[in-house]
Amino acid sequence: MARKFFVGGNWKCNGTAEEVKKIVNTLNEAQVPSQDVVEVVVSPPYVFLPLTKSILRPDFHVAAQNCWVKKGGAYTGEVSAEMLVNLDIPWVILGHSERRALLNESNEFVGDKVAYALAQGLKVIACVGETLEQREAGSTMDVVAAQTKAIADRVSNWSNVVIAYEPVWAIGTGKVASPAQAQEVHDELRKWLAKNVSADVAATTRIIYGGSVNGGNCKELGGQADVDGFLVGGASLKPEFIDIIKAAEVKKSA
Ligand SMILES: O=C[C@H](O)COP(=O)(O)O
Repeated sequence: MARKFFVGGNWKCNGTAEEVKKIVNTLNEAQVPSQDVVEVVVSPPYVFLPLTKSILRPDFHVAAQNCWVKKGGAYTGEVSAEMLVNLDIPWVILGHSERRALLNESNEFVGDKVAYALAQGLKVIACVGETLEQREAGSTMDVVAAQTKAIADRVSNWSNVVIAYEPVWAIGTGKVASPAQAQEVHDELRKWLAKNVSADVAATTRIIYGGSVNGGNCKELGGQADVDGFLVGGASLKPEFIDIIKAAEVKKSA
């Protein structure tokens, strides 16, 4: 089964209601490849999820940027997976490096979150990636494997999981991984899945790249054999996000 190209837009902690409406209007008017070719998911801050969902074109979907690790209750400031399900929010991003670094989310905590969110019926974009220090120390694959293992240890059904490989040094820095660097890690990650999970999961799980993706570099990155799409930060707030969605066409001609 071919892996459908996936383009996620992570708006992070940005925007006002007016800006959200403007971005969504731009997306709604865009001519992009059909849903058979590309799956598009945008991820506004929690407070703008209902607004975004209510005005977004029906062929695009929404994701939360996080959710709580277990059933809701006395967890001030948290949003539970059940609440997202209740609002028909189909996707959630978990394990983003900003949360791992700034909020001390460990591999195990992220693995627990992924398992809990999947069990509630959410689809998960699970983020992994190394820091510059780790890359320079030659431990990229050890780091990525340990992050993925914490998920694999807790998850048996991978059909609702997309893995986002996001090297931390490339996030918001304008310093994009070269297509060869991205392909190398995606290929190794797929081999890791084949060895440690199953050949079927390795062949069918989408591994998308994130880190300074823009309208100019998306086609070459998307043309790599094991790059199945993108998780886009800064550029997802701009009209060039449409060009990034269109990069899905490179797979059709491949
Ligand atoms: O979730 C998205 C990534 O953090 C990438 O962000 P960026 O495209 O601004 O580098």
